[in-house]
Amino acid sequence: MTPDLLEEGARRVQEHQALVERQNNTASGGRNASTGRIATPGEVDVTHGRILYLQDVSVSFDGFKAINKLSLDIAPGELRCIIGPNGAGKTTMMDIITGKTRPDEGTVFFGSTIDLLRHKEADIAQLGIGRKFQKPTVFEQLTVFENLELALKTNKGVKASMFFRLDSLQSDRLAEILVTIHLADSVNRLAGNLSHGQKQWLEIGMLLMQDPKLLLLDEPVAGMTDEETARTAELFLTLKGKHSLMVVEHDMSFIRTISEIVTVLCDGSVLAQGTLDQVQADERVIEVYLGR
Ligand SMILES: Nc1ncnc2c1ncn2[C@@H]1O[C@H](COP(=O)(O)OP(=O)(O)OP(=O)(O)O)[C@@H](O)[C@H]1O
Repeated sequence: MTPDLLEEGARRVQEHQALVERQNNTASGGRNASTGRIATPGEVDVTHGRILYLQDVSVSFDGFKAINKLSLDIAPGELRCIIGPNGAGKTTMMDIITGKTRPDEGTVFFGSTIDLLRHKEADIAQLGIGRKFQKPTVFEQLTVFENLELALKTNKGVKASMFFRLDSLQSDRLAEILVTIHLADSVNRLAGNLSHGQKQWLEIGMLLMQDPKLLLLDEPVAGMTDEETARTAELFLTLKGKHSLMVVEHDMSFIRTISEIVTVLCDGSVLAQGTLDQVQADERVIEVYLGR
């Protein structure tokens, strides 16, 4: 696909996004639009109104309980922020959801039918859970376009990858994602020449190419400039509704911009949950942040 075509695609996508935004501003908000629908095979069943469900999950490392009877659930399309002091268990929780760490006990479901504890890490990514680690891991020698294209080739065999060509749906999708991640003007730039924030957006774009239902994002604005942080907030607000997001962050002003419900983890379980104002006024939360 040529840059001209991409620009044309990007323009169409901008018009489409404006339309979707207008539709989402209706009384129902469109946020839980998938709730109540019957899932078809291959789709995540969210008819019970939950895309992620953890109950009484525990894991110990050498006798130390990093996660302790953790129960938490997330609605489809929700943007959930997770905060907590160092060592609270935030990364370990994400490791459990993505199959990197197996809990000693508890239940972890994706939708109401997929038992994540029965799946391997690679299968879980295929099922539609994308994870972004703190450090950007883009291919610096490739262009923005090539990085996004490559995201579609992953898990294809060598021969299939060599002959891989984007079809028109995938091209439209790539153009749409370029606009979403604020990189429509940088299609042909080498990823290595992007700023730190742009690399983070590109990596999020690579995850989006696989159309994940749930995105887990670990400290996405660490090291970003204020402007990049503000644009990342915009990006997450755009993704909310179309995807479910779990964002672990220490930057409270960023959390204030994007959050609805905030979950506070401490000592491997949920200490408090509510709006940012509610949890910040909670004595137990003040104690774990200031009292240590
Ligand atoms: N593989 C492991 N072996 C031993 N201990 C571990 C292991 N992984 C995590 N821990 C311990 O479990 C606890 C929770 O760690 P975790 O990294 O999940 O916390 P966190 O909330 O992500 O912290 P931070 O905000 O600093 O990233 C910590 O005390 C950590 O040292």
